[in-house]
Amino acid sequence: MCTSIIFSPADHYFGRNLDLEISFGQQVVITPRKYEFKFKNMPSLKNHNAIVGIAMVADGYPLYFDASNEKGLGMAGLNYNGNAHYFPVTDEDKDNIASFEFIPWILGQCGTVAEAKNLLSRINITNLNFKPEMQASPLHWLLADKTGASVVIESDADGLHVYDNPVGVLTNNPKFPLQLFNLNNYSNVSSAEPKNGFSKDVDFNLYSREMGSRDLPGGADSASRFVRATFNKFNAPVSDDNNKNIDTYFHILHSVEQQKGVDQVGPGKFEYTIYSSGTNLDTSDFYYTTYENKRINHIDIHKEDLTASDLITFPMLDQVTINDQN
Ligand SMILES: C[C@H](CCC(=O)NCCS(=O)(=O)O)[C@H]1CC[C@H]2[C@@H]3[C@H](O)C[C@@H]4C[C@H](O)CC[C@]4(C)[C@H]3C[C@H](O)[C@]12C
Repeated sequence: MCTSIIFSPADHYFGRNLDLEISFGQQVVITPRKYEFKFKNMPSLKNHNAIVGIAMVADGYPLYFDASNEKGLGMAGLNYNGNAHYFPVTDEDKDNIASFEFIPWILGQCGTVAEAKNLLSRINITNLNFKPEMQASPLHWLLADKTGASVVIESDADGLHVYDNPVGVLTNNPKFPLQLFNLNNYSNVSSAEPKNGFSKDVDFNLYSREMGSRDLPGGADSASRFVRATFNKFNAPVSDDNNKNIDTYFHILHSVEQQKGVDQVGPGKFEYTIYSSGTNLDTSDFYYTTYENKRINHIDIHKEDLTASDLITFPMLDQVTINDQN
């Protein structure tokens, strides 16, 4: 399972947890402005916004899982199994974009969610594979910008849906409107100690602190993570200090992370949180943690030549790090 959020305490932080049982050899990839993005059915982008995020590079092409651009727009693809429906290439007046081209197409050209909505109104997400041995993944996407706005994009059997996202969170199935509706079941959850609304004739013993959040769902299933990430995000402390805010951002994502061994997906196979990524959309600073390395790693894209034409890659630092104090 996966979770993506935008957290806006002062600056705006966007990214995701990537939860799966296998790795794809992903790395941090900066696509500079003059890398030529080729598309199966659209003219290539020869000069575009610089992009940073997590991708698998295949045949020299950055297959982004999640990314953001230098203008402060971020986008993440999350599994949407059984619901995602991609279409054949149409001759109509549409932009035919394969699902694996979607992130470069939007982030390469747009700076805001509002600008992206224009492109989205013309898009047909096609069912083409990157290559025969790499089938298209069934995804839906969270798109967010540095105003704090976000939308969810779902390509269903009945066409493309672009939903405004009032909570800035996305997980996996079911469809986004149902995830949002399900929040109605949790209006009683509170960061405060509960008041007795049950009956004045019953004495309640608040035997534990934290009784207000007792009804938060604790599972790793996507409906539970949606509620928990949303609650934790809206009740998180805010600061003027970027380091404190990025630390809080990772606390929110780590509150819905998956430990190895807990969620079995096949014989001897368990899903776990492989990495958590985050970009400060106001500065384009990129951060990540991995399952093994909980230290926050930082990449400053402005130290790189963003006018270049070759991809710039960084291996993910995934060794357990312990600070020896004596
Ligand atoms: C599996 C990843 C999503 C994580 C997630 O939502 N997990 C929940 C799993 S589940 O619901 O519980 O089954 C997705 C996110 C981005 C995907 C990758 C990107 O779309 C880029 C390419 C696209 C190619 O078509 C397939 C390989 C691939 C490299 C994809 C592999 C895989 O499907 C990724 C890595």
